[in-house]
Amino acid sequence: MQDTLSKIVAHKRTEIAAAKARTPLAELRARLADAPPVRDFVAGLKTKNSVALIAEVKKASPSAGLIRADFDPVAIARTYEQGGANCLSVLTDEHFFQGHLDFLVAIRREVGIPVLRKDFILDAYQVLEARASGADAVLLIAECLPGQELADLHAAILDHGMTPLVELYDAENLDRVLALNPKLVGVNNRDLRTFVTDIAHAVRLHERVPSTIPFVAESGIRTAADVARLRAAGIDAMLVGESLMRQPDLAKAVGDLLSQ
Ligand SMILES: O=C(O)c1ccccc1NCC(=O)[C@H](O)[C@H](O)COP(=O)(O)O
Repeated sequence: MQDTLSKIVAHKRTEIAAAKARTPLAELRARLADAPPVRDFVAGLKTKNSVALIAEVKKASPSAGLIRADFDPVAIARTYEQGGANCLSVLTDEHFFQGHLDFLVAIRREVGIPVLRKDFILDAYQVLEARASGADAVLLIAECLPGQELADLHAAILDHGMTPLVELYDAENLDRVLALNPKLVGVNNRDLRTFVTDIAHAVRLHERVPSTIPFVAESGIRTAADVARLRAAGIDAMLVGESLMRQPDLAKAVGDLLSQ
């Protein structure tokens, strides 16, 4: 049976072809002039919180289904910022996460902190889309980008002045991620093929990443005790979506996580 990540990637390729037909490259390039200037995502992580927080705007997911029915992306983003989040992650995938590029555009306009485009990036066209929509950083998932594809997209993101957050799950991808001389590395605690999350996964791989590279633990982070565990391991930042989005009082939920 085809795993979920492969299904997402296959579907994404059809979406990219449709987007290219709808908005030709030249038109997209012209929109770059109207994009807001890039904010420094890595600098955004270097502030007050012991483990910096990248708070994710996430309506639904393949593993959880609908997470938050009462979903106003801009209001959520503002609350995250007011609560003390360092940076934001905005899911722009429509089919599997009920996200939208328009959410990124609107959120970036309304907040003062850097914003990551969280999607399945397979093509330089999407990097351009991200910048034209105001993104300051773009996620790259090593498991989706074999061979030279990872390095090419990494270079494209840097060329547009944005920060690539290079994510991996499989330990065997670590060497090729480190070979990029990355500005920011993330380890996903969720096996994107089975959906099982385990915080120990990021803690283990963090030991193999040079301390000069800011490190993000992603997924499955729910409690202050989880944050304490990341802090004890010396992990710089965490990316948290579902556990925040499930809370009725988002501001309190952010405060509780950051109280560690
Ligand atoms: O979240 C999923 O179900 C998922 C399934 C398949 C591919 C990716 C998926 N999630 C993307 C993420 O990495 C998370 O949105 C992010 O790290 C936040 O995780 P969480 O705090 O567990 O929502």
